Amino acid sequence: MNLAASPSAEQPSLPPHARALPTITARQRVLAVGLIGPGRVGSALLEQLRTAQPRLARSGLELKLCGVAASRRMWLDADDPELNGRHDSAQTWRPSDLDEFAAHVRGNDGRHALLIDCSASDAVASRYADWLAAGLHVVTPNKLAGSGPMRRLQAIRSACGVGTRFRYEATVCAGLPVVQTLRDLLDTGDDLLAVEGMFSGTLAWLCHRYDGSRPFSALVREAHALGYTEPDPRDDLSGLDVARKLVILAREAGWSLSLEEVDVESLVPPELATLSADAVMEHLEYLDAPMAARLAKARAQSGVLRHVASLDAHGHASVRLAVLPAAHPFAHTRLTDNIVQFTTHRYRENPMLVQGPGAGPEVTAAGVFADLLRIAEGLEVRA
Ligand SMILES: NC(=O)C1=CN([C@@H]2O[C@H](COP(=O)(O)OP(=O)(O)OC[C@H]3O[C@@H](n4cnc5c(N)ncnc54)[C@H](O)[C@@H]3O)[C@@H](O)[C@H]2O)C=CC1
Ligand SMILES: N[C@@H](CC=O)C(=O)O
Repeated sequence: MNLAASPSAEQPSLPPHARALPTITARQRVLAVGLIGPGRVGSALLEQLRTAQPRLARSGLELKLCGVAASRRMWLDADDPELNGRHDSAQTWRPSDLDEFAAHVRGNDGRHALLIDCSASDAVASRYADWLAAGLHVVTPNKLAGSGPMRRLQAIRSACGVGTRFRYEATVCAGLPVVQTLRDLLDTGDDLLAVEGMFSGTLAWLCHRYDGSRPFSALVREAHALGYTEPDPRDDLSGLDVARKLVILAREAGWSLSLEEVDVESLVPPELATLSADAVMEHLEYLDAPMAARLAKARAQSGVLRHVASLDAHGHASVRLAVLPAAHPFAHTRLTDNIVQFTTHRYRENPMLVQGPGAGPEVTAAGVFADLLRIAEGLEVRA
């Protein structure tokens, strides 16, 4: 199935001009793609791939979307093509089975194949090593492999030895070039000394918008609707999401940090912590009184609230809501802006900064897409 006519549960069908078939060149590289998790980021990515497909084909890369797997059902391009064609890509869904899905995307003709995991599922992350060993590249914004059990991450890294690649730029600050920047520093012989900054798009946006005129809970609901929060916003408010990003960066630098070692200040009140994921959005009001008190305290000090985190080579890692002076550089960030400040041997007097929007479906999907393109760049043409 050509991506220009690919299905998505959330996407309307495209106008005819957007579905024109690309010109296939003699030196075309073909990459079979399967997407897992067609949620906010996954749907934005499907749209970006679909839009880019004719342009990529002209430059020698044909992307073939072979399937989409959600938590309970999946679509494979082998399913009932006649029905799909007749209904303008209306898809036939079947119960989700990730083994069958991966085998289908991989095919048995020796083609290049890549799986994109846009879920937040630990069960999906647990499959990466097997998929990589079986010849599938893996790209993901899901932080659970990079920040989860070290043994699992090592298995993933080892499985890449067979020529497949695992890329995860969007796991840290969405579409900002953070992991690749750190990789480039290290690969060119620099030494990381410390990283600090603001790593949560959601908390950056909340701190920027929260002035007491609206309840904090209303802003959290808005951040969720805008696609900034994790599927469960407690992952943002508890500091866990930022702790995961610190662990990913630490491990990129070769430091053996685990989540349990990160000193995290949680903003989740006990009443909210014990609720089921489904009930959380209905009870966000528990946040309002404690956050109003935090804002009042910051104002009494003529400061601003900012969600900050840091990591150093001695294994000290922390995440907290701080009161910063209004003149502090982090106080001037806007909306979902993240800041990542790398202090390295070369950049020790004047640290390197990466700054910009750090959450949202569009920017995150673009980060995942860029990873896919990095992998595609290295593929040889196969007959
Ligand atoms: N939203 C953002 O700004 C950013 C998100 N991310 C990461 O991107 C991932 C996706 O985030 P969102 O799209 O916002 O979440 P979402 O909740 O909108 O989408 C997740 C999708 O995964 C599906 N899913 C869950 N378990 C599955 C399973 N076992 N098999 C197949 N599909 C499954 C869900 O049904 C849903 O469609 C998460 O890992 C998140 O941490 C990373 C950077 C930024
Ligand atoms: N929920 C996260 C999304 C990106 O990782 C955030 O707000 O930073």
